[in-house]
Amino acid sequence: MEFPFYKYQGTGNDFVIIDNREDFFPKKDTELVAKICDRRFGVGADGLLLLENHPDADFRMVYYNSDGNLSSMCGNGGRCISHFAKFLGIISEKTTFEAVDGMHEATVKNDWVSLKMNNIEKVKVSENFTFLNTGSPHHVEIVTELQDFDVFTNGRYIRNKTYGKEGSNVNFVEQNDHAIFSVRTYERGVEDETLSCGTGVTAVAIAMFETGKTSENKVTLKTPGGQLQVRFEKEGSGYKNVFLEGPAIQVFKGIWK
Ligand SMILES: N[C@H](CCC[C@H](N)C(=O)O)C(=O)O
Repeated sequence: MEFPFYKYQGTGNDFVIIDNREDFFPKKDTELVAKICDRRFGVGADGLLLLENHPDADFRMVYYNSDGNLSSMCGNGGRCISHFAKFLGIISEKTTFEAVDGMHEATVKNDWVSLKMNNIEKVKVSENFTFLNTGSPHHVEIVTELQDFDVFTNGRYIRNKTYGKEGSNVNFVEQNDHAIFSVRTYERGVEDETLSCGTGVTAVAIAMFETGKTSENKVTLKTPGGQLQVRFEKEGSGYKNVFLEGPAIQVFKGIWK
């Protein structure tokens, strides 16, 4: 089955995006998704996104991790698919689309996308880590010497030992300044470190505010793949008006044979 695809990256978190408005893609074919995402035998990506028609919203976003399984929300993917929707001419600058965790608004200005994340209800603060769900589950832990930290071994251990079968994404953080943090993420469903994780840096920003590491509600997150910004408003015990902002780049168009 031959079809066109687009390769995107959002601060190094990379995706294959397919215009599936004709609903041709075999959505239950886990093996095909994993093969497309394979970095040797396929295009190579952290995940695959389908842009589909939606009766009310501008489009529907379907997201698969690179293991081929349907996933929870992908923040960087949400930013890239919004850019793709504008490229296709479905939207101009603003959009409302539906993803697995509900409706999202986004604003696309050239290669810069601001994505509204869902409200965050529960932030669980433990002695040496914080756990919260920003559309995907995230463990947030402060470490020293982040640059030399073994993210893969420690991330994989925490993902399995602490969070069982369901697992969690695991973010390791170092504070650089009052409202600037460096982040490295072990991503569930990729089962490796990714160059950035959108729902992950969103979780880090909220966790750093919740635990008093910053009093700013606009936070810069430096990841190996580039810089992202997260802003938010505290509301009772949770957070609202949470925005994930940063670059979304279309790298190339290809044909899958
Ligand atoms: N792998 C994540 C979903 C994608 C998260 C990440 N790519 C993002 O930008 O939020 C999970 O299974 O929870």
